[in-house]
Amino acid sequence: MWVGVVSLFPEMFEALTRQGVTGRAVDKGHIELAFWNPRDYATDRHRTVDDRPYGGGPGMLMKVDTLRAAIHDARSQAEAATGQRPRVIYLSPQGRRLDQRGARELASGPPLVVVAGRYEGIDERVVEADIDEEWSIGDYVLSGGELPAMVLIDAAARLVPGVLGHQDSALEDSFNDGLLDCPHYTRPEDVDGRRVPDVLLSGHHGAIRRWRLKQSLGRTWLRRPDLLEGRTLNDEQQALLKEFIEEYAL
Ligand SMILES: NC(=O)c1ccc(NCc2ccccc2N2CCOCC2)nc1
Repeated sequence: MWVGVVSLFPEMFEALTRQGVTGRAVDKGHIELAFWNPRDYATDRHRTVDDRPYGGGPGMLMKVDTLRAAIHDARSQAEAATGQRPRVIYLSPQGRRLDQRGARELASGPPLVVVAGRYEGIDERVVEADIDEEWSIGDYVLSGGELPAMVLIDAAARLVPGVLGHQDSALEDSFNDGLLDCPHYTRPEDVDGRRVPDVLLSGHHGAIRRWRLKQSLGRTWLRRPDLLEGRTLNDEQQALLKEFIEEYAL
């Protein structure tokens, strides 16, 4: 997956490029990350990258010419590197809500150019002319678009085949797709008197799979019943959820 990042603070993205799953994926070439900093396009002595808002009001906006130049070069490089036109994405509270389905879409689509806003945001004409899609990671306001950009990139990158060594392609709908995860346990068997569920020690893989599915269904029913709305459960899932609810009601 090819991702171009337009940001005034590219060093923030070292959290992705130098650590963990995404860091290894970059090293192995599963993910390519390239950066364009609007400040590199500033021609004045002070290397200005912000500008005053028409109509007054507090704060500044990102300067139009330096931002557009950076987006333009990132877009050109995306096409040169992949032969495909990129999706240019802007992270903002006004955007489409990112969820796992959206992450899958982004992971399996064309290259991305991700634009991280700073100051109070960017000129609406840049949104209209240069941005293809606005996305939001949630209904809250952050001081810049870099953290949301990293969240979006991480969520998509981990779904790229080969990035997560242990799973088959996470892009396929595994059983917990759309359900909350089941509880997990590791050594020791006893933590302050709390034991590991016997089924997980039994070695019965079929029973273990059913237990985990039952826990995922039950947790989803308890904590996020909205995720079960409009979802048809197969016979096994219906039976397991029924069992969970009956035990829960006791
Ligand atoms: N929910 C999200 O995905 C999200 C994304 C970005 C973001 N902030 C950068 C930003 C980007 C665009 C417009 C305004 C702003 N802000 C700049 C700082 O002032 C507030 C407005 N915050 C939350």
